[in-house]
Amino acid sequence: MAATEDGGFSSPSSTNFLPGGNDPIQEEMYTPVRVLGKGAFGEAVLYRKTEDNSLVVWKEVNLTRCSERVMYDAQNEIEILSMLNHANIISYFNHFLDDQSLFIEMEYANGGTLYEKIVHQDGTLFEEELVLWYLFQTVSAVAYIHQIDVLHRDIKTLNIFMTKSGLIKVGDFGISKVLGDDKMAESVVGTPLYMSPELVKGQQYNAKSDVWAIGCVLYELLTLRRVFEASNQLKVVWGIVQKEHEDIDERYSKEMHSLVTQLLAKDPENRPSAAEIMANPLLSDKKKERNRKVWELNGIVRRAKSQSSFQAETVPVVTFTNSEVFYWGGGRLTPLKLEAFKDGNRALQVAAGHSHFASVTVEKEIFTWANVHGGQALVGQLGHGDTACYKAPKKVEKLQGIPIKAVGCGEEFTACITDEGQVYTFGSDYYGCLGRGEDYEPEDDDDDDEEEVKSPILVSFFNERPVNKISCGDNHILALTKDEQVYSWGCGEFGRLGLGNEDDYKLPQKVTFQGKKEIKTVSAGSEGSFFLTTDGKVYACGSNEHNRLGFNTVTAGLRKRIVKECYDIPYKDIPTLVKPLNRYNIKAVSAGHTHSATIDNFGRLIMFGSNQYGQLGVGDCKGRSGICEVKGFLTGKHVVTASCGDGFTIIATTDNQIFSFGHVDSGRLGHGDDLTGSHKKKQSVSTPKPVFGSLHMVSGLSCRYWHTIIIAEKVVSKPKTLRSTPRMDSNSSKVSSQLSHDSVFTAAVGQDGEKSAPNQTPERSSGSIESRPQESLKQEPSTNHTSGNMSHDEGLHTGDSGQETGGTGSMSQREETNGGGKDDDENGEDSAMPPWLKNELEKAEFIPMPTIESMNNDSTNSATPKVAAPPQYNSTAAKPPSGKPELDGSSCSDSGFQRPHFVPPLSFAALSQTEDNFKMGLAQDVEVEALRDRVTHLENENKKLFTMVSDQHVRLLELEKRLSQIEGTGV
Ligand SMILES: Nc1ncnc2c1ncn2[C@@H]1O[C@H](COP(=O)(O)OP(=O)(O)OP(=O)(O)O)[C@@H](O)[C@H]1O
Repeated sequence: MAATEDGGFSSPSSTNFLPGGNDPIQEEMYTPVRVLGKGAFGEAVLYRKTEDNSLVVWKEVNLTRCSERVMYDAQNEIEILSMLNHANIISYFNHFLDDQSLFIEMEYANGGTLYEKIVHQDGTLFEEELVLWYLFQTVSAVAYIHQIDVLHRDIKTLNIFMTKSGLIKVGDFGISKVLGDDKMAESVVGTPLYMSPELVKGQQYNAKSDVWAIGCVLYELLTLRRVFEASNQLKVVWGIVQKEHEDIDERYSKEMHSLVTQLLAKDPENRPSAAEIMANPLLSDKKKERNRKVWELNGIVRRAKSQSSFQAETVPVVTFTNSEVFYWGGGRLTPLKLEAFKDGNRALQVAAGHSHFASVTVEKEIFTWANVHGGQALVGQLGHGDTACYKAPKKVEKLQGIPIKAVGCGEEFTACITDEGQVYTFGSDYYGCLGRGEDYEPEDDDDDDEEEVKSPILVSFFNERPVNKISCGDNHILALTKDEQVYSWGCGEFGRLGLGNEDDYKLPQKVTFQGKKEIKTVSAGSEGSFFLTTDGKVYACGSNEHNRLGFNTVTAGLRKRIVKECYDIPYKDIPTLVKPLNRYNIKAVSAGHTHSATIDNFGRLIMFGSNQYGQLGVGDCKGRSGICEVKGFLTGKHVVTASCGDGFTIIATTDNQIFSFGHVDSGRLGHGDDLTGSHKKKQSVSTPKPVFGSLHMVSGLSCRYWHTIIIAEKVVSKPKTLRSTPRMDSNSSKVSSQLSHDSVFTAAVGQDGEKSAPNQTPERSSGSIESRPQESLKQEPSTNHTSGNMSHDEGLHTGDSGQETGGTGSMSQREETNGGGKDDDENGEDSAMPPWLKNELEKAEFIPMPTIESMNNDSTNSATPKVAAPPQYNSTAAKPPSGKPELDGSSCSDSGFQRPHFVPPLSFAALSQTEDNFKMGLAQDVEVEALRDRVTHLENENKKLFTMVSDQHVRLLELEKRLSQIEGTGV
């Protein structure tokens, strides 16, 4: 990781180049999500890659006490997996070595196993078509491996994984074996229930044994029970060798009956090969169609795999974070923690509507709930099939099984996109925001009336145009498709749809731009829309009242009187360049009710629009005619995300602070201030003020109306850098010899007895990007670093924190964790947690933060916030903008697929200084105020002088004119 000014891991992934033209080194940031289960090797743990929020599985093989057999299986699994490339086989991504463990990174199948699917049927038989769909994919995978002389040898419904979209993924190649010359493998392996007759008899077997297992799987799919299930193993074995299987249900076709009989033939010679099964009309008739479906559904994985097959040595950095969701506003004066979002329900993205919230979890499920006031009625925006007011997050069951990527909330509707780019909407269709068109016929008449749709419906318009990003305004929606086209629909008042008129549209309409524009992000606000291009330019349309779109230009007149002139632009109905922002390279934009926020590539916050409540954060509530950069408190800080609500703004910085400013009313700012008393306190906060008393990395933020919802992550321990990655042999595409038995041990122990392996890897000197030696990768990032003259492009590659390398700081993370690791493993108290993770968590420095109890009473009392002292303000002051790396992936508001920026927490010592720093911050604030007054005074003086000079100039000109007249007449 290279050092960044903000002291944080500003870019989760980076690529650096070794001197001498060697292969690049790529850093990947990971966060553990949950333990999936324990197998023969060790535990399988689900991780989130912070770069793209994708989920991967790491199968851990503990090398310290593993048997030869386990070592062999692990190595075998890697070798087999790394040579396979098939849509219906779990993809291998990478593998890493730690001192104690080998980690195999592979594709995560998010839909459970085929076994679970069968159990879930609860006795209801599958339709034949669905059975064939599963069979087609399974046989296709097996035919592929047989073609390259690989046997699976452990095919069972528990090893056939599924994605939520119904794709089959054959996994667990632990006991697969590449066949030798004789194409026969001898060892008896596998689960008895799926063992072929020749296997249980101890005879040699070949690929036909896998076919038998497929027969068992097919039988299970058709009957929902195992073929020769019995009360003891002996009976199972007897059944396999002697018994004929019981007949399947009559509802299935005779071809299906026949296929089952063929696959379960006792004599392997009589069984068809996998290729022959594929040729059976049951499977071959719809082959093209089914292959196409597999190809489409596998699109996401294909991309993930192709990205990771980049020939780079990957250094994985695991950060242990604790993710929590808080919301406030709408009468709740301080942040309330939502307990629902833990483990597999960990929130990935959040969105706020006028009276409801939505969240997408790491498992790609969507939860919605309401926060209504004064008998306000719901209209189906929660998608639960009714208009009940669910106050706690509830999963949208109708979308169960559909992988949701992101969600947005409008005033009274919700829209979400799936991994495949489909769009679902629900709630009020008053303005046509559900995108279903005029001719839409509801499937269930009872469920939805004309304008209220209570369960998600598919916006079929996008079936052929997969959507990448979506943003909901109060009453309109913007969508950016994967092929970079922009569509808008819903309320068209003030031209907010960018279609050149003010009409409402019930179907998505294509938004056109003059000239070629590469749109990166769309952001819909109350009455306007923003479109952000890849080169940092901002286009907008809709109402510009209060200058909320930033169109107004202010010029210092060159004419007679040198005064400022403001050109007020009321609205635009086609996307129009926001010229005043031209001098910035804008990376994120958020449209609020009466104002807007943008963030540039240096993390500067640039605001415009109404400043009635100080929501521009510039230190007063005076109106501003143009755009303004928020300095003062934010000077030197790097803003990563911002969101604008009704009269207020929430921002987060790379040093893990969350600030709010603007209208105090109803808890909008989350400070605990109360405006409901008879003697109202100050109504506004015009400079950024911290919301939390502890430090949080904000990976999700959304404000609408008077609500705010955030995902706050705390880094609970030092990042753990795994020492090395065995390299892939680029010619053979097999793992290098490091993975022979001996070499695994050598790599893990012998070569590196002193456990300081990073010292031994080549030093990276990648020009101005990276100037510190490799060993610091293992240290705890703690202080700020500035890097030299980092260019714009270089900035994209950085991702490092500064390092403290002195004293104990030079001790590796692994050395520290090794200390107590063994005991953890043995006591078995929490077998679901790998020892190193448990150890990390035990040693973790938790940063105190307000608990739910301390917040619960706040909405009724005029309570002061029960939060700790605000965090430090000045210790992490960054370099001036010119040297900063580009801020990438930041996003304002609910369009946000923000890329998290991990910054390690400050130590307790640092926290204890925060009060002093806070006071210092306040003193500086006073100074800043005084300086500001002085500047204003000087500006006024200057203006007067200018006026005098210009008057004199005019008089001089007049005198000259008169003189020349006099000279001309000779008087
Ligand atoms: N790629 C994957 N995607 C989703 N879940 C997985 C994946 N790999 C493993 N799992 C789940 O993780 C758990 C442990 O898996 P693992 O393969 O380590 O053991 P197992 O298959 O249960 O046992 P064994 O490997 O000894 O046969 C299982 O519940 C399995 O369903």
